[in-house]
Formats: sequence, C-alpha cells, structure tokens
Amino acid sequence: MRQLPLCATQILYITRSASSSCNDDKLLNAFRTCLFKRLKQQEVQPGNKVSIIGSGAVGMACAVALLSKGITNDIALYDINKDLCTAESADLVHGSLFLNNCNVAKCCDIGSTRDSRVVVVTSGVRPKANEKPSEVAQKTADIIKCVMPSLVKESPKAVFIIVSNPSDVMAWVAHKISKLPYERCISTGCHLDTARFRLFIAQLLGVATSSVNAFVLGENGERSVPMWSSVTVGGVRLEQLVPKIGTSEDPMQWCKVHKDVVEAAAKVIALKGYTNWAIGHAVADVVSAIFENSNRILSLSTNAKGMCGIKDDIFLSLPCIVNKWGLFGIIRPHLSKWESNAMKKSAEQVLKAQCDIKL
Ligand SMILES: NC(=O)c1ccc[n+]([C@@H]2O[C@H](COP(=O)([O-])OP(=O)(O)OC[C@H]3O[C@@H](n4cnc5c(N)ncnc54)[C@H](O)[C@@H]3O)[C@@H](O)[C@H]2O)c1
Repeated sequence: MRQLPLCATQILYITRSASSSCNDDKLLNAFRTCLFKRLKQQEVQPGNKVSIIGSGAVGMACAVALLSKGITNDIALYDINKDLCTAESADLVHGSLFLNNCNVAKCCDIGSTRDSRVVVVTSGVRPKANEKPSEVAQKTADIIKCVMPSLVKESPKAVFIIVSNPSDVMAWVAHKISKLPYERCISTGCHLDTARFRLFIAQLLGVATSSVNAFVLGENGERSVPMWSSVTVGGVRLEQLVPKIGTSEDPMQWCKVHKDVVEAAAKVIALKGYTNWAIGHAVADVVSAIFENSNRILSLSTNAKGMCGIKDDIFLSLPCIVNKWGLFGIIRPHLSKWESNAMKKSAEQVLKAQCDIKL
C-alpha cells in the first residue's frame, strides 16, 4: 500500500467539507499541488530563433529535425570547428526552398547566437578507445564551462537544452556555471529512453508506439528507471495483468525491454560510431513543446531535489510539464517500492558522477 502524500490528505480534508466538487478552486489548487510542483514563470525571449552549439552528428540531426518538421525556420549554428560549421550551414541553407525559406546562419563567434529563443547544446567529445567515462565527462564539462557564460550573455532569456553526455551531469554543470533558473536549464534526459521504451513495448504488443503510455525516469544511462507500475495500453495498466511486471519475480521477464532500451544506443554506436537521428527528433519534440506552449509532459532532466525522496542538488529525469516558459511544473511520481529503490540507486549514480567533475 503506497503512502498518501501530504497534499492528498489535504484534499481529503477539503472534500469532507460540504458541497466541494472538482471545479472548486480551493480543491483544484490543492489537487494540482498534489499532482505537480509548480516552477516560477519568468520573461522569455520572443521569436523562434534556435541556436545549436556543436555542428557534429547530433547538432545537425537536431537542425534537420527542426527544419523538416517546420518547428522553426531560423537556426544559428556554432562550432569551434569553423570549416565544419560553414560547410554544414551552407549545405542546409541550399535546401531553403524546400524548408520554409529557412535561414541557417553559421556563427563564427558566439555573438551571432544573440537573442535565441532556445539554445541547444550538443558540443562535446566522442570517447576515444580505453578512455574512462569520467575523463570524457570532464572534457565535456570543460566545454560546457567554456561556452555557457557567453551563450547566456547573448541570450539571457532563452531556454537552454543540454544534450551533451552525460546529460544529467552536464545540465547540472550548465546550471552551476550560468545560474540560469531551473525552468530554463534542462536536459533531454530520458525523453529518448522513454520513446524507445514505448516503441519496444508497442512492437511486442503489435500496437502503435503512441498508444503505449509509459515513462522512463531517473538517470539517462544504465541506471534509468522504467515506470512499469504506470505503463498503460489503451487505458489498461499492464501491472494489473502481470502484478510483478518489470521485477525479477515477473514470469514474463518484461525487464528485458528495459535492458534493450539501455543497450539501444551502444548497439547503434557499435555499427556506425554514434547515434544522432533519434536524439535529433527528441530535441525537436522538446522545442516544439516549448514553441506551441503545449503543457505536454515529457521525461526531462531537471533538479530533482525534494522529489522522490532525493535530498541532493542533482539533475534526474522526471515527468516535466513543458510550455513557453520551458518547464512549467514537475509531476510528483507515485512509485512502487521497486521503482523507489531504483530511483535511489539512479540518484546515487548521478551524484557520484557529479562529484567527480571539477567545476
Ligand atoms: N543526450 C542524449 O541522449 C545523447 C544522444 C546522443 C549523443 N549525445 C551526446 O551529444 C554530444 C555530441 O555528439 P556528436 O555525435 O554530435 O559528437 P561530434 O563529435 O560529432 O560533435 C561534437 C561537436 O562539438 C564541437 N565542439 C567541441 N568543443 C566545442 C566548443 N568549445 N564550442 C563549440 N563546439 C565545440 C566539435 O567541434 C564537434 O563538431 C556528445 O556528448 C554525445 O555523447 C547525447
């Protein structure tokens, strides 16, 4: 039996009073507080300019997804490798006729990213053979530390989406360096892991990916947490059919689906050296949720302190309400005992990686 959160007790108290109904303001406010933590709303940059930092495989996949889906027609590319940046922007802008008359500016200096509505940070390094993950993380953190102050100076009201890996730790580095408010400094976190999770379940069941409702939360990596207790297909909770779903006691061993999610990127990297297309679409989806002021709920990495029993300032994926302000709120997940333990391990993993970074 899961414990009721404090605000749920408050709801019970209010409903005991006469004539309360679900459109009662007091009751609704208590209910919203129970469901999600609300973040602040601050002035944001108008327009639809998206700056992409890093014109490598991921940066360009983001650009192509944003342009081909018509999410923006105004992109600025910035990369320390000026030739690559010049070539990629020219190659894309040659397709302007087919891409909403798009403008793809190459930025020889960070100044050209000025007044971006969204800044997508993909600059990083690819791991060399035998290089430790902590070494790659430190090199990437040094890049984030180097670019963030100027990016924020040029676009102080932009929403920053950190994609560079390890993305939870890099979003924390970006926040520490920039002091941006949490609602405007996020990482794609487990948004792609969630998409893969929904896809793999859908493939097994023979239904559309969009008809599987599910979330992967926690660390973006091996310690991500599949929310088996809330997976629904056509309104049916899978846990009702397989009570121990996802755990070691599950006779159907659905945990293999999550193993596939965790190993998905490595399998692609083993064959082509990197992943880019799916993350490009995941980023474009987050940007569209912002531009459309959609209030859609996506699994993004944000400061998780105070949620799910987490006591440290760490970035982890939680179901986030996304709108024009960036993050509008964070859903308070109701976790099973198994999920709660897994979240704790996820948090420990991120904290350990974070402590290894020299800021
Ligand atoms: N979050 C996710 O789910 C996810 C998925 C895939 C890849 N990634 C990460 O995205 C990042 C980029 O991957 P990639 O395959 O595009 O790598 P890449 O090597 O192809 O591109 C990285 C680019 O960053 C540029 N760069 C380096 N230092 C810079 C600086 N100081 N300023 C501007 N640009 C700089 C490089 O010149 C390079 O062009 C990596 O950290 C990767 O691990 C994250």
